[in-house]
This record gives sequence, structure tokens and C-alpha cells, in this order.
Amino acid sequence: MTQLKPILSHLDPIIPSTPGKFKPDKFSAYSFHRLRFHPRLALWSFLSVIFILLFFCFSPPDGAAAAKRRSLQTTSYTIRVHLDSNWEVKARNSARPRSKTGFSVLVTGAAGFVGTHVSIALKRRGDGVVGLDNFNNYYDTGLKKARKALVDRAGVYVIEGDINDAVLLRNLFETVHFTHVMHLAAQAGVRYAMQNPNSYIHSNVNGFVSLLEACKNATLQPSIVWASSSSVYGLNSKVPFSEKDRTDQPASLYAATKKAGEEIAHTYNHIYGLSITGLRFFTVYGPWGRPDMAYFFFTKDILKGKEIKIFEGADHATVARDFTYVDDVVKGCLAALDTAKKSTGNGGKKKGAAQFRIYNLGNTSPVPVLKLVAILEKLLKVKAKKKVLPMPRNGDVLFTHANISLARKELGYKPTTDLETGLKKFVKWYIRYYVSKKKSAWLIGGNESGGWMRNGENEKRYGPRHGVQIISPSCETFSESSVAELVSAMAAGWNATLIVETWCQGGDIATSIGLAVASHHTGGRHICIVPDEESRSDYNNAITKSGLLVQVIVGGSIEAMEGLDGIDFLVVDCKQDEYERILRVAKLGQRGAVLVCKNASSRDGLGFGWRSLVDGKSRIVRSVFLPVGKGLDIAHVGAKTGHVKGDNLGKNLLSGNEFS
Ligand SMILES: O=C(O)[C@H]1O[C@H](OP(=O)(O)OP(=O)(O)OC[C@H]2O[C@@H](n3ccc(=O)[nH]c3=O)[C@H](O)[C@@H]2O)[C@H](O)[C@@H](O)[C@H]1O
Repeated sequence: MTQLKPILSHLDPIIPSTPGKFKPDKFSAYSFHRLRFHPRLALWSFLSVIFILLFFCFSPPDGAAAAKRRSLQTTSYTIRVHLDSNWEVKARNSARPRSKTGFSVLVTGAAGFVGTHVSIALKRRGDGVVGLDNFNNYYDTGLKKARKALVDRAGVYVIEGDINDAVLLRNLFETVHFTHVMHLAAQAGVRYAMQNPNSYIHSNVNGFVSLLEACKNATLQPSIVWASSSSVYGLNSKVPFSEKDRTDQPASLYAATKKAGEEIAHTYNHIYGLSITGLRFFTVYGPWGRPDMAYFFFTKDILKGKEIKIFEGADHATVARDFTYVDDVVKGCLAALDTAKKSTGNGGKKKGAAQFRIYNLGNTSPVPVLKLVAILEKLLKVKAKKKVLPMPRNGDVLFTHANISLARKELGYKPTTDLETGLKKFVKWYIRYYVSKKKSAWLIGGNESGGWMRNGENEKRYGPRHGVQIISPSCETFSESSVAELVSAMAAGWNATLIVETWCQGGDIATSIGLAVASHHTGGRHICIVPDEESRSDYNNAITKSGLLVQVIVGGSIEAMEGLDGIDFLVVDCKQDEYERILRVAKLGQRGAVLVCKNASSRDGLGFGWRSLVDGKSRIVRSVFLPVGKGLDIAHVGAKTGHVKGDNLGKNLLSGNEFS
């Protein structure tokens, strides 16, 4: 295990760079100003300070308290940055190129969408790379960590740190001599700027300046390539957009901060001799993309059967984007690094004029958003529920279209991926990452002869005999499904956020553990409703060994459910005549969730009927698997051969690390 060493560094007092869902701090300049003019507030503040000082004076001087104190003392003006204890060695190793002519590149935003792809591409061709990323929660940090795992595997060391952290940057530049900086860390997204304007200033302006300061102060200044944006063209109506066109009419704060970045870059180039290249990216898309972008959340919502909003201009004008595939953009980034001249300055002193460039990196073929949706429908084989709306005044522009002649001439940039080809690759990745991976990564099941789990192509079996056969390797059909197996598979496919099981009148512990594991792996919650205290302790004993967090509620299934919210997935063990009531209480219909029911008679060894609420037809099945997007509302499921003794399967499931 790597040892973590906390480094306290002096940062902007308010927020980390690209703070994502950051809400403005109460202790802003404005409130501070107010504080000074309110004698009562000032008195309270003074008393609080005295109280805190007294508290520390009389606290026992143990290590934990001391650590706490350190962080308390620094909360307003510093943040903690965790670095591995031997981070310098790791950074130096990671930055070392394979050959003498290779580069040493610092990639900021290395766990971001483009940053991941660029870091891997650089490392693969033999350059040395160190990544920097603050892993903020603007969108799912799980996706950022998964990207980091990819980057790690490519041999790139990624530091968890912030571009606003001047001390960290200084240490980093003193530790490694970077020949180049690929600056991709930014607060992205056009529409989010209306919700959180400060985060754009903080990352795209302050953070950029902080990075340029570190570059300028370096003894051997690196050459800088950084991501500007097509959005700088703003309300420009001359098409295609050329680098010579005006960029003084930004339509969003995001665009304004990117434009500010271009001006700031010019200043650093002019005063300090930094070699700087700005790349105007045009709506970059592809595998490992950003969930806040339309193509990404359209895919998610189409698969979920959720309505998507498609914007149009005045008089039904088409909204279009010059969507650019990530691999093409990566080639442009690498070409910009390859053609960048050296900075001329040294330790903050300019020694001569340095290179300053700006290029469009687009695809040169704008595609209407409606066409994008049509391609997604075709690839996903699902019809989208579309709602066409007038474009809200939220920073969006009607169209973008890149003229790439300059990049073609000077960088040899030549995009080769059309939207359909690129989206095909994206959808393939999306299904693998969000749907199939989970579906096949862990499926658990069992019958009276034992239990099993399946992880990709590997299958582990437990128990003296193995009565379960898997018919399809894609796990779409099973011979003798237990409810645990079935629900686990379903939960994985549905990416459920909450799983509720009612376990009335002595349900099966194996089933419950199956559900708990399923919810754990889907990032969901598992709640077990048990009839009495004895059942609660039986259940707790079995489940605590797994280290899973499970909430156990004692009570009747219907009553217990009244207090629950956000149910994606429900398993009930109840009588048939209770279904409707339970459905009503759980309000499942509104969420398009699935209700799986079993009851005592499902253990009688016969096939069991289930009725689809969609087509109203009854069918007899022994086992079912309900894939994503089939719109099934009720599955009434029974297992042919009964259940494993909870203890056996439970022990097996809990014994190893298979589920980690
Ligand atoms: O080139 C850039 O510099 C920027 O590209 C990207 O911005 P955009 O081109 O606006 O992409 P994106 O949000 O995917 O919307 C795509 C289209 O869908 C339309 N759109 C959007 C949402 C919706 O609900 N409905 C809809 O029709 C919408 O009207 C638009 O026409 C990056 O996010 C940004 O960080 C920056 O890099």
C-alpha cells in the first residue's frame, strides 16, 4: 500500500480548481465585508475564536487531535493535497521518455476525457508523461477513476492535485524538467456556467494563470499547448469559422473564460517568452466521454426510455455542431506538441520572441442535433422519445463549423472519423462500460446443489454438485434461475440505484446476500425488510461478514415501503393479491422500474407464470432474464428447484475476494 503524505499548501482561500458542484462559500468577500460592519456579528466571531483557542489549549496532545488541529487551523486558506510519500521518484520515472529525443510532458486534466486519451497516446509513442487532476465532482468521479486506471495501466503516474495549488506546481516543476505542458484541465460545459459561474473563472482563468506562472518561473521553460474552445466564436455568423474571424462576442461565460485564456496566453508569451499554442476544440466526443455532453446523456436517456429535449433556433432553425471524434483531436494535440518551438525565457526572464499559435481542431462537417439522435437510435436500436424545444438562452449557439486549413497546413491535422463511425465506437464503449460489463462481471446464482458466480468468461462454482447451467455466455437466459441470480443480473443490467427486498416470513439468506452484492456492484442500496427481530439478527450475522452496508427494517413489507424513496428495483416475497397494493405504495410505475415477485408456491418445482403489464399476456416460464429497455413492468418469477441453504451459499459468497 502506498503511504499518503498530507501536504498543506497555500491556495486560493475559497475553492479548488474546477470545483464542480461547488456552492459559493458563505465566507465570501461579500459576507466578510458585511461582517466588518456588524458589531454583534464581530463580537460573536471574536468569542468563537477565543473558544476555539481555549479548546485547543486544553485538548490532549495526542496525534489524532493534533492532526485535526492542523486541518482546522488551515481550512479557510489552504486545502490538503495528498501525495504519495515517494511521489517525486514516481513523477521522475513517469516523466522519463523512452528515447533521448522524447518529450517529458505534464498533462493537466489527465483523468478528464481528452486528457486520458492524450496521456495514453503520448506514453504509447514513448514520451514521458505525468498527469495532474483534481478529480472534482462536476460529473461522476467513478468515471474519472476508471479513466485514471486506464492511464495508470499505460504507465502514467497521475497526481491528485489542483492547478491553483502554486506550491504543488512549484514542487512539481522543481522535481521534473518538463519539456512540454499539455494543459487540458478546465471547467467545461457551456450551460453549467449559469449555475456555477465562479467555477469557470476559478479554473479557466485563475487556474490557467497559476499554471502559466509555474511554467514561466521554471528554469527551463516548457512549451505549452492548451485547450481553448470553438465557443470563442460565439455569435459569429461567418462560416466556416476561421482563426482570423472575430471572437469578441462570446455567448456564454464558458466561452468568455476561454477567450480570456487566449488573451492571457498572449500576455505570457509576450512578456516572458513562453511558447504557447491554443487549440480550439469543436464538440469533442467519443469513448470515455463526458456525461454532461448531449450525445452522452441522450444515449443514457434513450436506453432508459426517458424523454430527450432537442433544441431548435428561431423559426425552427436547425441547431448543428461540428462534432469531432476524440482520436482526431488527440492527433491534433500531438502534432501541436511536435511542432511547438521552445520557449525562449528562463526563470521568468524573456530571452527573445517566442512562438504563439491558435488552431481550430474541428471535423469540418456540421451535423444537426436531430441527425445525431437518429444515428443514436439506429445504433441503440431504440426509438428516442423526442421533444423539440426552442433553444433556451443559456449560452448555446446555433451552429459551429470549423475551417481547419491552418491546422491542416501547419500541423498536418486531418480528421478522418465521421459522426456515425465515431458514435458507433462510443456506443460500443458505453454498452460495455455501463451495461454489459456489469451484466457479465458478476452473476451469482444457486440451487439446492450449490452456488456459482460468473465473472466474464470465468465461472466459479460452489457446492458438491453443480446444477446450474448457463445457456448463453451473454447471460441472457438461464436454465434454473434462483431469484438471487436473476435479480443480480437484472440489477446489473438496469444499473439500479436502489434495490429493495422484502423478506417476509423467512426468505432465503442467499437471496438476500445476492441482492446485497448486486446493489453493491451497481452502486445501489440494499434494504432488507424482515418480519421480526430474530430475523434481523440472523440476517445481520450473515451479511456483516461481507462488509456490505445493508439497512435492515423490521416490519410488514407494505408499511416499511411507505417510507422509502427512489426505488428502482423491488423484489417482494408476498402473496399475489398484494401485488397491486405494493405497486401503488412503491410508486414503481412512475420510475419505469421492474417488480419481481415470488411467493411460497414458486418453490414447488413447477414452472411459474408471469404476466407482462405491457402486453397483458401470461406466460409460463421457469426462469427469465429481463434485459434493459424491454419495458417489462412485472415479472413473476419462480425457481424450479428451490433454494440453496442460505448458509452454504452465503459462506461461499462471503469467503473470497471475488466480489471486490
Ligand atoms: O466546442 C466546444 O467548445 C464545446 O463543445 C461542447 O459544447 P456543445 O457543443 O454545446 O456540446 P453539447 O453540450 O454536447 O451540446 C451539443 C448540441 O446539443 C444541443 N442540446 C444540448 C442539450 C440538450 O438537452 N438538447 C440539445 O439539443 C446543444 O444545443 C448543442 O447544439 C462542450 O460541452 C463544451 O465543453 C465545449 O468544449
